[in-house]
Amino acid sequence: MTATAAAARPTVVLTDIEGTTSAISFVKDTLFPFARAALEDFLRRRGGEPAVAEQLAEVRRLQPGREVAEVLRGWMDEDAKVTPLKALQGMIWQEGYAAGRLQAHFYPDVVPALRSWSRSGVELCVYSSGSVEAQRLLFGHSEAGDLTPLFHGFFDTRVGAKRESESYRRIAAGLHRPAGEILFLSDVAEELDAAREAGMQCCQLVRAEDGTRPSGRHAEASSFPEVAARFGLPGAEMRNLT
Ligand SMILES: CSCCC(=O)C(=O)COP(=O)(O)O
Ligand SMILES: [Mg+2]
Repeated sequence: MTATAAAARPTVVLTDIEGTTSAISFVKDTLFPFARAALEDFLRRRGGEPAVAEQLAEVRRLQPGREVAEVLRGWMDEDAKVTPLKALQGMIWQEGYAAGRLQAHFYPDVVPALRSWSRSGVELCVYSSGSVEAQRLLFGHSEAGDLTPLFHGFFDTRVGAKRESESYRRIAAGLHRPAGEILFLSDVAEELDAAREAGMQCCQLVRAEDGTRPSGRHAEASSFPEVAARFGLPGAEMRNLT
């Protein structure tokens, strides 16, 4: 029997948001309803701005002959990860953060671990269905302040869908790193399957608060310090503090 070589310590951590850094309930019960409630007023006020009009044109291209707001509401109902919807939601959230009506949620173990990984030279990146602009807003509005300087890269559905391995190959190529040096963190097994197919190391976040079911197909952790312990990253000692 040949021994399997142990995976090298990751040089990049690529993290999902919903169910991984932040509660699913924050996204589903705060962010999504905020965007839904503000949609029509937002379209009336800002629909003529070039950046908004560009996304509305993309909605019409994908769903010709239908009323734009109706299409967007339908996608919201399905939680469809469609790029123009995600871009428009991000623009609506921007107003909410700017008005102090939104503040991002992070699990308490996340920020100390991100700081510790960043300090030790690990490159931090995000891959979420939320637009890059929405990701920057979220990490820019934590209770601990602006976390965006900790991050090296942000990726959204413009690199492809999260359940397709090609998306992870594009991310690795964009970072100029072998996929095997990248650790992808997500609560969704199908996303982890795709990342593993592309050669990334993977860990499923199984957060009790989110009711995540362990898939049994990937390494598992219930917090970021537990991820640290499994993958040789700093911050494992914080397991006892959170
Ligand atoms: C930038 S936070 C909003 C996340 C979002 O819009 C979403 O659809 C959740 O996507 P994820 O890929 O983080 O599960
Ligand atoms: Mg997720």
